[in-house]
Amino acid sequence: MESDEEDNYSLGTQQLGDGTPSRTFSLDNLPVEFVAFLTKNEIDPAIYTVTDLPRYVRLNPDPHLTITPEELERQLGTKVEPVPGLEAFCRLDGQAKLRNTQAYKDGRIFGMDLSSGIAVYALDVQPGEHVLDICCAPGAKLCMIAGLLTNSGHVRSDRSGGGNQLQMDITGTVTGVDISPHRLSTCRSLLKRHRLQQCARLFQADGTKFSVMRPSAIDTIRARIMANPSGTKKTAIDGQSGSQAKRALEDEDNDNDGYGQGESSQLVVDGGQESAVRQQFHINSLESESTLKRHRATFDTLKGLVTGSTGASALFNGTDTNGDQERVMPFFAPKILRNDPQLHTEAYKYDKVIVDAECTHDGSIAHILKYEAWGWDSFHKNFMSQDRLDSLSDLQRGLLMNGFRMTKAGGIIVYSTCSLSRAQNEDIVAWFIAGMKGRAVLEPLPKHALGIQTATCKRPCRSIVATASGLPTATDPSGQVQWQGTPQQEADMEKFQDHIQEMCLRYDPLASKTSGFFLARIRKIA
Ligand SMILES: C[S@@+](CC[C@H](N)C(=O)[O-])C[C@H]1O[C@@H](n2cnc3c(N)ncnc32)[C@H](O)[C@@H]1O
Repeated sequence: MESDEEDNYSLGTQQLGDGTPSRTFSLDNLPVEFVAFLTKNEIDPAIYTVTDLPRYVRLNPDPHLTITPEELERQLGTKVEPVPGLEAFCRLDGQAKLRNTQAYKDGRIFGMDLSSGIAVYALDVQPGEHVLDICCAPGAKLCMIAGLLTNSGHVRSDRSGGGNQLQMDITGTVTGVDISPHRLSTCRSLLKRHRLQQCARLFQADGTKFSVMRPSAIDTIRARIMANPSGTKKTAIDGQSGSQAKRALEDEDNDNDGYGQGESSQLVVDGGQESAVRQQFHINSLESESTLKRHRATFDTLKGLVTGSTGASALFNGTDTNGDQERVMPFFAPKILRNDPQLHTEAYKYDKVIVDAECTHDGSIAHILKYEAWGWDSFHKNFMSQDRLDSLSDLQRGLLMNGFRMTKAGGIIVYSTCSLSRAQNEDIVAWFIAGMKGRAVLEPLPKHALGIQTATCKRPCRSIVATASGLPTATDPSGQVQWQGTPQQEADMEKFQDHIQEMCLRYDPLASKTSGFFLARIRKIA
């Protein structure tokens, strides 16, 4: 089976069957345990029988890498329809093969399901914003975010200059976090393949605890270099010279740490000025004492540029933190982001956060086909036991809570999964909104996705909402939490459940002609 960018990792290089599988199953082939899982989670097994599921591609927004639907249709030899209202996406025949087309090889198209694209649109990413992507790998959404972040939609290759220079057109950044190094490697390759690496950094970390704020030095460095590209005069920014900012970016000539392979070492800031800044940051564990000292000095300079002083102590979530706290080494970062001082203050929380949580993947036919082809053992091991499902819900709650913590007041958090199980979706969101008591509210999606038919939502579990709201609950003899409120509380609960149902979105293969997907868009109030 040919896989999309977002399925790349999970399907690996192995082919399913002879490479032209049916994309659906006979329900008779599903193991009874899996059918029981679907029944318990109110997932309709009929979603796996869909026969006319299209596939989708996202068109590259880079003005140098555009392609018309007509040309793509010619290359694919199959019908290509732009999705109304979401024209960056085109719908293709489910069996269309992307990999051999020139458009795919040139990076003009990305294989990505429409539902995943809608999750990114729900963030409403604007140039200049700083986005955190928790559970980012293998990186389909991260690459789309990186593309949306820059003025031109892309950090683009300057073909007209004849060379291989990258024009740095960055006005915002995306920070990706994932626990899996293998998956992060795929993510790094995708970023590089699509030349999006200049505005993205990746961390290998537990998303429930990750606490590196958005890059704090980039705006200052950029403003300083723009104000005084030759680096000779004092600038009006804070009386320090532009060359200090440039020096803060200068380092030894060799970039041999593996971070920057394939990158041009010469970056042009803001199109063609004489400010070719050699951004030669690098750190690795084998560095000499003197290199480490130099990094320390660089770090202090950058911190000074941003805070106006060194060693500033700052407030984070009401706690006094030490401005000198340890920096976390990125798994990957371009040179301009690599030595960011990682200031730990409220001011550097993220504008937007997506939590595309680990889940049972039951909405994704590609994933379920994988189990069908490779055996259901791993599905049983990972997802069938109640303990495992409970710990998955704990993980999802932890990821969402941390995403909230890392978002600035007024910012947006998108919570999504590719499961259709209520326990991993509406229950998590209802628990979160009830527990936040007004500090977070659900928001409708921006207009982008209005044309796509959604699937029916399931009502959240009442006892979960009651528990999060602090309402009295009791345990029945089987150990299940039960809740029975006063008539007024019952009425309020009904209203709350309706609200969750109305605001959370589900896509499924039958209703939406997309992969199964859940998403909620949350606004942080305070
Ligand atoms: C649904 S996939 C994410 C897909 C990705 N957002 C994309 O668009 O390509 C879930 C990811 O969560 C990661 N993950 C699982 N537990 C995690 C944790 N505690 N912290 C961070 N990432 C985690 C997995 O490694 C996996 O890559």
